[in-house]
Amino acid sequence: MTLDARDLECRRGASSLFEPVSFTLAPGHALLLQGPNGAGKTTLLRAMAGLGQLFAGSITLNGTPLHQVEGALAYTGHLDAIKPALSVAENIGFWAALSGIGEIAPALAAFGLTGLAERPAGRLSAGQKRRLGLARLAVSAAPVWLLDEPTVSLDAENTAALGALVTRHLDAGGIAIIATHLPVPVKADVLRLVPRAAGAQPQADPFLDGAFA
Ligand SMILES: Nc1ncnc2c1ncn2[C@@H]1O[C@H](COP(=O)(O)OP(=O)(O)OP(=O)(O)O)[C@@H](O)[C@H]1O
Repeated sequence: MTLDARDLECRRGASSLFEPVSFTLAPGHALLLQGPNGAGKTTLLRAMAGLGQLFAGSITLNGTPLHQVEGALAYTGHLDAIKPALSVAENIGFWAALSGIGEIAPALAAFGLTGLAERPAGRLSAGQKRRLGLARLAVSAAPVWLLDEPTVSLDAENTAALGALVTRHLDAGGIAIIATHLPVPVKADVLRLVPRAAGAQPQADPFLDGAFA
C-alpha cells in the first residue's frame, strides 16, 4: 500500500493557496502538515478526503484515487461529528458498527472515557468531546487517517494517548497525515505549506466548504 500525492494544489477563487506539494507515504509512515494560519492545511486535508476539490494534482492509494477506495479513509476535522443526544458508549458503538467491530471497551479506555460511557455526549466538556471524536479512530479499520488539529483541547495525558493510538496504527501498517500547529508525539516527516499569492482575496466555495456529513 503506497499513498502517492503529486503536485497537489488548492485554490480559492483565482488564487492558489500554497506552492504545489508532492509526497509519498509507505505503510507505517506519517506526515505532519504544517504552515502558518491560512496557508491551506484544512483546505488541503478536506480535498484529500474527497470533501473538497483539488485544483490540480492527484492523490492515489496503490494507483486509485484515494477517496474512491472504499473504506480507505478516516477523517477527523475541527468539528467532532458526535451525536449529542446519544451517550458516549452509543456514539462509539455507532462508529464501531460501521467498521464491523463489536467490542467498544478498548476505544472507551483509549481516551479515558470508560467512566463517562453513559453520559449524553452533548453534556461533555470541550476536551471530552474531542476525546470522544478521536475515539472513533480506535474503532476504525481504515488504513489512511487524515487528522486536522487533533490535539486541540487535549490535555497532556490525552495528547500522549493520541500519540499512542496513531503509533499503534502505524505499527500495524497504517498511514497518517496530521495537520497541526501543536506537537504530536508521533514519529513523522514534516511537510510545510508555503503560502502563495500574498494579498489575494480568498473566496468562499460551496463545494470546498460544504458541511462534513
Ligand atoms: N469559507 C471560506 N470562505 C472564504 N475563504 C475561506 C473559507 N474557508 C477558508 N478560507 C480561506 O482559505 C485560506 C486557507 O484556509 P485554511 O482553513 O485551509 O487554512 P489553515 O492552514 O488550515 O489555517 P489555520 O492554521 O488557521 O487553521 C485562508 O486564507 C482562509 O481565509
